[in-house]
Amino acid sequence: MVNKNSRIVIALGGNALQADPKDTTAKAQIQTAKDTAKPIVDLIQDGHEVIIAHGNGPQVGQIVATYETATAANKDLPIMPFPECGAMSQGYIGYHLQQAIREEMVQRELKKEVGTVVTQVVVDEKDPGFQNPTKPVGSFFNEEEAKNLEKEMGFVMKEDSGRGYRRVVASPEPVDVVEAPMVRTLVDNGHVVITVGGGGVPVLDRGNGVLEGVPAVIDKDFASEKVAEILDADMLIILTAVEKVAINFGTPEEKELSEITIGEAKKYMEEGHFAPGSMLPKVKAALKFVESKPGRKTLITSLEKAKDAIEGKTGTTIVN
Ligand SMILES: Nc1ncnc2c1ncn2[C@@H]1O[C@H](COP(=O)(O)OP(=O)(O)O)[C@@H](O)[C@H]1O
Ligand SMILES: NC(=O)OP(=O)(O)O
Repeated sequence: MVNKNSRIVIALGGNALQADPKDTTAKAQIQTAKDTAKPIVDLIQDGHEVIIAHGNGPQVGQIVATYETATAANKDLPIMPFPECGAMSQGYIGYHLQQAIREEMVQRELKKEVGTVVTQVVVDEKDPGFQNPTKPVGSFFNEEEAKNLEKEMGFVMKEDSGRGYRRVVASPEPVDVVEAPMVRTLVDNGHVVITVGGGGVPVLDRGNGVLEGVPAVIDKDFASEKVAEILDADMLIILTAVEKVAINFGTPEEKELSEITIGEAKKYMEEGHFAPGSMLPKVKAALKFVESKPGRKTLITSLEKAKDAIEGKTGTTIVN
């Protein structure tokens, strides 16, 4: 399934990193990071170069909500802007992952270093994503709670793949990864790097070295794809909450997909089988990566099944 000594970008879903949405304690999240570290370190042990990207939808939403509650209760507290909240989510999720991966590597006597690069990703001010919020962040709410939040907080709330209502924010596409040259140097020197956490902090390039953070959340599937292209990776692995991508998802006609070609993926996409804000960006990112150079492939599967999928036993592979 995975060719020998490959360069692999692994994208971890923000929801997948909060395995139990009802238990968002740091303790539970560290345990999920530890479970996540195992299949990642399997790949490192097998001689692959691994770059880790991750989502932050639930986490950044929770950080923002915490500040909003605090500032509502105490008007003297400053509002914490979205880009800073995104950077905080990169920091703490990166900390969990690097601790978990390091522990797993030490126990297997792998002599490697792992670290997080707080990453900025350039976006275009004219990106249509700024006009139409689509990216779900934060916790899940029922319909009534969602209506109250729309009224009281001015949030835009949307239903998310049959799991409940979530706040949605703007999600522009990544144009460039500011710290990519440094990530490349670290990877070329054998280090394990965690980058573009939460899709990276979205920034506008004002010229002359000036970068300005903007309130949005970049889709980590697109940011991971961008990093995979820049670093000339062989494979993009997207780990989420489902073992396989399906058509007719959530209906009695649901059918899981194993290996699909670019043509099949495009056809299913046009037929509307992949939900915007959840599976659609994964399939779009998979297609973009596979189309960017012959031989590249993308695997979409769950954290739990990652090992089996990497061995070719399950998951959905998109090939050229
Ligand atoms: N066609 C589909 N096949 C499989 N899952 C789908 C499909 N459409 C929507 N989904 C939903 O998308 C979810 C993955 O998206 P999301 O939770 O946003 O991912 P992430 O792990 O990146 O946070 C799945 O858990 C599933 O509920
Ligand atoms: N930033 C981002 O794509 O997060 P999720 O993976 O949580 O959706």
